[in-house]
Amino acid sequence: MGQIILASASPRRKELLEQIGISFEICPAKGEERITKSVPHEVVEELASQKAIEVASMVRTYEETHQELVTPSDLMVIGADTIVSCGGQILGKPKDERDACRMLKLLSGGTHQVYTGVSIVLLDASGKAGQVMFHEKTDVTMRAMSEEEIRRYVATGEPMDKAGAYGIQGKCAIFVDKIDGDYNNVVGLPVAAIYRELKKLGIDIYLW
Ligand SMILES: Cc1cn([C@H]2C[C@H](O)[C@@H](COP(=O)(O)OP(=O)(O)OP(=O)(O)O)O2)c(=O)[nH]c1=O
Repeated sequence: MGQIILASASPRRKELLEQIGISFEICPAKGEERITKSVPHEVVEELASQKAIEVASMVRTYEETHQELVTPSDLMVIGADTIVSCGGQILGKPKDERDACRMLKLLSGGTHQVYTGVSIVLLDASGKAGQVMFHEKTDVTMRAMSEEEIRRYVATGEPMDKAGAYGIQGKCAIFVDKIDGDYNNVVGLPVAAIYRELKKLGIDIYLW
């Protein structure tokens, strides 16, 4: 495989890709995300796809306009998006602390679904393009949280950059009763599913 690019500013996604030992660069997508879908798994695939396509075309444009510096290479761009779905509501990142409290109240004492969509754009040096999209779903059951617990948790700041206003990998772990599915999917990148899908395409991205 040529160059692998993670189209993400998420430190969690970077850590998970590093954890599995592949070599990659980071180039976050900057564009405004546009949601046209309403079903959770379609929303995450759509947003992941927008991120991967934006970065893939940015890199190609750069290569084309700097031909004296870089030769076009085989390229794989990975984009991802995570949302929480609870009782028919889709929860992204909270707008503010009040919104975070609202989300956590909704999640308290019940089971919700975490969806991460992944889009992988493949471009070869001759300009041929392809794309795969898939998603992974994990059920997460939260213990009942009191208003005081929610208030104190939100005050830590941890929820503010996370879908559903919590980080399973952080302090919120004390409120998680059980999960059914891939833990890494909740953290933001289902690396096992990525491996599975690339294997289907006959692509080996591992260095070890
Ligand atoms: C539910 C949950 C989400 N999250 C995070 C994963 C994602 O980073 C974030 C959801 O926001 P996203 O919009 O999916 O991603 P992002 O803005 O952080 O990064 P980028 O678009 O550049 O790739 O929530 C956790 O870290 N822990 C959790 O338990």
